[in-house]
Amino acid sequence: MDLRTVLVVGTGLIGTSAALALRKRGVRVLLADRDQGAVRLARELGAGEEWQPMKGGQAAQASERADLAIIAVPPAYVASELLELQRIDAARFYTDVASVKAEPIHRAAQLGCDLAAYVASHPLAGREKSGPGAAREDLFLGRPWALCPTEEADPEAKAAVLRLIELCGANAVEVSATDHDRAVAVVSHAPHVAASAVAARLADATDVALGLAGQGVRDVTRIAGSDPGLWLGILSGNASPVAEVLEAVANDLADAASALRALAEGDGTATNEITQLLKRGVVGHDRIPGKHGGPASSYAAVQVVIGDSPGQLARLFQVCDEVGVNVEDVRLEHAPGLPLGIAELSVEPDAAGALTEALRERGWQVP
Ligand SMILES: NC(=O)C1=CN([C@@H]2O[C@H](COP(=O)(O)OP(=O)(O)OC[C@H]3O[C@@H](n4cnc5c(N)ncnc54)[C@H](O)[C@@H]3O)[C@@H](O)[C@H]2O)C=CC1
Ligand SMILES: O=C(O)C(=O)Cc1ccc(O)cc1
Repeated sequence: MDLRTVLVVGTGLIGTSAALALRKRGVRVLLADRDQGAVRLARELGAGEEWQPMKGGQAAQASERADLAIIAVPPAYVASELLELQRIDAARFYTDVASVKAEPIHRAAQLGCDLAAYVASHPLAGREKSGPGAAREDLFLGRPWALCPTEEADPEAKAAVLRLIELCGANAVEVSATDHDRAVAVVSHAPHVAASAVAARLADATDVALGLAGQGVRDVTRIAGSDPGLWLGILSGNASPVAEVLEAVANDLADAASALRALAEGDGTATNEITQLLKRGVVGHDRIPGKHGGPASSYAAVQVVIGDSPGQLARLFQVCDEVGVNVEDVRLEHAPGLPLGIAELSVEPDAAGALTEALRERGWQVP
C-alpha cells in the first residue's frame, strides 16, 4: 500500500513526530490542529504543509482526499474527530494514536463512523513533553506500535496503517483493543501513576534531600513530568484495568511498609518479605524486552570516571572506536557541583574486558 499523502490532525508531540518521520521518507504531509500556533510550529519544523480543509469554504467535501489520516488528539476527541473527517471525506483510510483503544472504537461505532476505513493504533513511544516543539523524527524507531483492527475493518485500511508503522521505523503488533488496554495498564498507565506518587513525595522534600538526588529518582519519576490534562484523559479511558494493577502495586507497597515497621521494632524475620519483593522486582525488570523489541538486553556496563571538561566524551568514544567496541547505550551520572562524573557504557559482555583494559592502559579510571 503506497502512502503518498497523509493528513495529520493534532500536530502535538505524536502527530508532529509521525509527520517528520513521514516527510523524511518522502511522503507529502498535510497538517491540521485546532490550535493554529501548533500547526505553524509543526510546519516551520519541516513536518509538512497546512491543510486547506474545504473547497471554496462552504463545500461539504475536503479539497483533496489524503490516503490516510492520522488522528493524534487526546483520547476523548478521537471519535468525534473521526466522524467530522469522514463527513467531509478527508481521507481514504483513518487511524488514531491514542493511548487507549477500546473506548474510542466504541464511541466511533456509537457515533456511526465508517469502521471499515478505520484501524485504531497506538505507538508505544513518547516523551514527558507535549507539543510540536518536543517532536522527534526518530521517536518511533524500533518501538512497538499496536494496531487493533475490528472485524469491520477493510484489509486495505489495515495495510495502510501497517505501511505508516513501517515508514515510521516502528514494529507493528496486532492485538485486540481489550487486550491492548489491559496490557498498557501494566506497562504504561499504572507505572505512570506510580511515578507520579513517588514524584509527589518530592513536592515538599527538603532542599538537602533534593540536593542528594541521583539518577535513580530521576529514572523512576521522569514520566511524572508529563501533561496532567492529557494523562487524566488516558487514565479515565482505561480506568478499570489501571485500577486493578494499582491495587496490586498498593498491596505490595503496604506489605513492604509493614515489614519495615516490624524490622524497625526488632523483628528480623521481616527481611524475608522485603527480599521477596525486591527479587520479584528483579524478575519483572529482566523481562522487559531490549531495544528493537528483541529479548531483554544483557549488555555489560563499563563505568568510567570522566572529568567535567570539554571533549572528555569524544575521547572516550575514540577509545571504543580504536578497540572496535560498539557502544549500545550510554548513561551519564553527574553529581551537581562536583568536577567528576561517571559515564556508563553498555557493551556486549564479550567486549567489556578488552574495553576496560584498553581504557585503563590509556589512563582512564575504570572502578
Ligand atoms: N505523550 C505521549 O508520550 C504519547 C501520547 N500518545 C497519544 O497521542 C495523542 C496525542 O498526544 P500528544 O501528542 O502527546 O499530545 P500534545 O498535547 O502534544 O498534542 C495534542 C494536540 O492535539 C490538539 N487537539 C486537541 N483536540 C483537538 C481536536 N479536537 N482537533 C484537532 N486538534 C486537537 C492540541 O491542540 C494539540 O496540539 C493522545 O491521544 C495520546 O494519548 C500516544 C503515545 C505516546
Ligand atoms: O516517555 C516515555 O518513555 C513513554 O513511554 C511515554 C508514553 C506515554 C504514553 C503512551 O501511550 C506511550 C508512551
